[in-house]
Amino acid sequence: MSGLMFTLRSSSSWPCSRLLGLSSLRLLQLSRNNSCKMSSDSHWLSPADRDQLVMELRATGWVEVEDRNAIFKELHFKNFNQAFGFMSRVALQAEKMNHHPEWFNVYNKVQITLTTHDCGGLSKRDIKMAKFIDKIAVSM
Ligand SMILES: C[C@H](O)[C@H](O)[C@H]1CNC2=NC(N)=NC(=O)C2=N1
Repeated sequence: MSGLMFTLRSSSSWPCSRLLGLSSLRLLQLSRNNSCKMSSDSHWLSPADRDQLVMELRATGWVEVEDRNAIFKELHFKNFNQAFGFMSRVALQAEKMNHHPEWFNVYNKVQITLTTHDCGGLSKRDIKMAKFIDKIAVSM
C-alpha cells in the first residue's frame, strides 16, 4: 500500500507536529526509523533478531543501556598504550563501516556505547561492530 503523502501547511500558531498530535521527538523517531528501514543496506533489526543477538553479546560483557536503545561495554587493558592501540584499530574499522562508536577513554579503560543514530536504535551495524570489538580486544 503506497504511503499517504500530503503536505501540511502549519499556521503561525500550530506547528505541523501538533496538527498531527505527534510530539516532534516522535516525528523524528519515525523519520529516522523509516530512513533506517528504507536504507539500501537494510541494517534494521527485527525485535526478535535484536533480542537474540543482544543476548549473545551479553555473554561477552555487553549490557543494554537503560534509557536508550543501545549497548555498552567497559574494556580494561594492560596500559594506555594497549588501550589506545585498541582504539586505533576500532577507529579504522569504524571508518571502513562508516559506523562510529560513542566512547570514553581514561588511561587503560575504554567505555564504548554502540547505537545507530540514523535508526534511533540498534541496527545490524552495531552487532557487527560489537563482534569486531570483542575480537580485537582479545588480540591485544
Ligand atoms: C553522514 C554519515 O555517513 C552518518 O552520520 C553515519 C556516520 N557514522 C555513524 N555512526 C553511528 N553509530 N550511527 C550512525 O547513524 C552513523 N551514521
